[in-house]
Amino acid sequence: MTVSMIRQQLPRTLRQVRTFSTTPRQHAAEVKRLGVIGAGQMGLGIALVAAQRAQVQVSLIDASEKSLAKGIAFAEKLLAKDVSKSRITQEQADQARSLLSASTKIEDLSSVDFVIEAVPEIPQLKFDIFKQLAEICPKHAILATNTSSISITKIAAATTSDPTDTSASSRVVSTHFMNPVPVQKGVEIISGLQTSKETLETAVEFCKKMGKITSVSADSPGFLANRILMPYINEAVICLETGVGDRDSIDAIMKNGTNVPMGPLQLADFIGLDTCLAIMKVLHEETGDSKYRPSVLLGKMVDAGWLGKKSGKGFYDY
Ligand SMILES: NC(=O)c1ccc[n+]([C@@H]2O[C@H](COP(=O)([O-])OP(=O)(O)OC[C@H]3O[C@@H](n4cnc5c(N)ncnc54)[C@H](O)[C@@H]3O)[C@@H](O)[C@H]2O)c1
Repeated sequence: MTVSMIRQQLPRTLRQVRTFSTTPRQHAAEVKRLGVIGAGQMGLGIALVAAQRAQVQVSLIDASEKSLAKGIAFAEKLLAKDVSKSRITQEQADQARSLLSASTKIEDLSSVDFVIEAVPEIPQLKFDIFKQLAEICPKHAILATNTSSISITKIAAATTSDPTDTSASSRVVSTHFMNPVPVQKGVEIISGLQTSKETLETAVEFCKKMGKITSVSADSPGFLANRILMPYINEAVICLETGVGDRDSIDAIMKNGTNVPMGPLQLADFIGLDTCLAIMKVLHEETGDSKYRPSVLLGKMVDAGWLGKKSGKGFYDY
């Protein structure tokens, strides 16, 4: 996809406002080292697919030793499963594993060409990380976020205290992978107001190198995927809390009636109820539209620590 095609896909108002500042062009083929921050369900998947498909060195960073150990063990399990099903050879699995390294120090990203942040959906956490990345990473590095809903423009703005200096903010973009990353082909690429066309192009190319199919969208609350998906999930939770239907009926009618692999409540468990709630809050607060009000039950479940599959309990028990 060319930049002019990408620009044509942006809504008219955004095209008018955008300046598309420029940064030195770095082709995806020149991306040899990737940093991934957050070894949770998304970060681990991104790291593994990058090692397997794009065959780049991957430094996986997490604040928690435990998450890193769990993530690496899970990556090894997925590779072993691929070998046992003859999807890849043992040699390919060993090659991918050898490209993965783990660390708790963000400073270890000082020589990466591209970094993808996948820490929890907490705005201040992401702002702090991008401020650090602007200082730590090389001046050519693309700084990407996997955020589900937080404004890319705001994340980019956090890289500098001088808004006229776009040397780092022009390299910020979103590569919004879908869950589970090794399985889902789609990636939504979102640019903030500061994102340069070179950054956008490199992000699109790199995701293609990872074997993904890209969609381009504008920095608007929820972007495309979650603007459409989350109100659907939220409405299913409201149907449950107001007694329109029970859990199994809600999931069964959507699963069997719309030809999707799982119903909305099971999907919410799979995504993480904290993530779903965080996205609904962004949609609600940033649009001011009451149609995005998060379900009360969703908030209560997060209060109880019932976050879905990752915590062992959500709408279902795991
Ligand atoms: N879960 C989904 O289905 C999904 C889909 C698309 C995008 N996302 C987005 O991806 C991001 C990550 O989501 P997830 O589901 O993988 O979360 P997760 O909770 O599974 O993993 C987050 C990881 O980040 C680590 N972490 C926390 N603070 C950190 C810090 N300061 N430095 C380094 N690591 C830190 C945690 O230890 C954890 O391992 C979020 O922005 C989320 O909205 C999630």
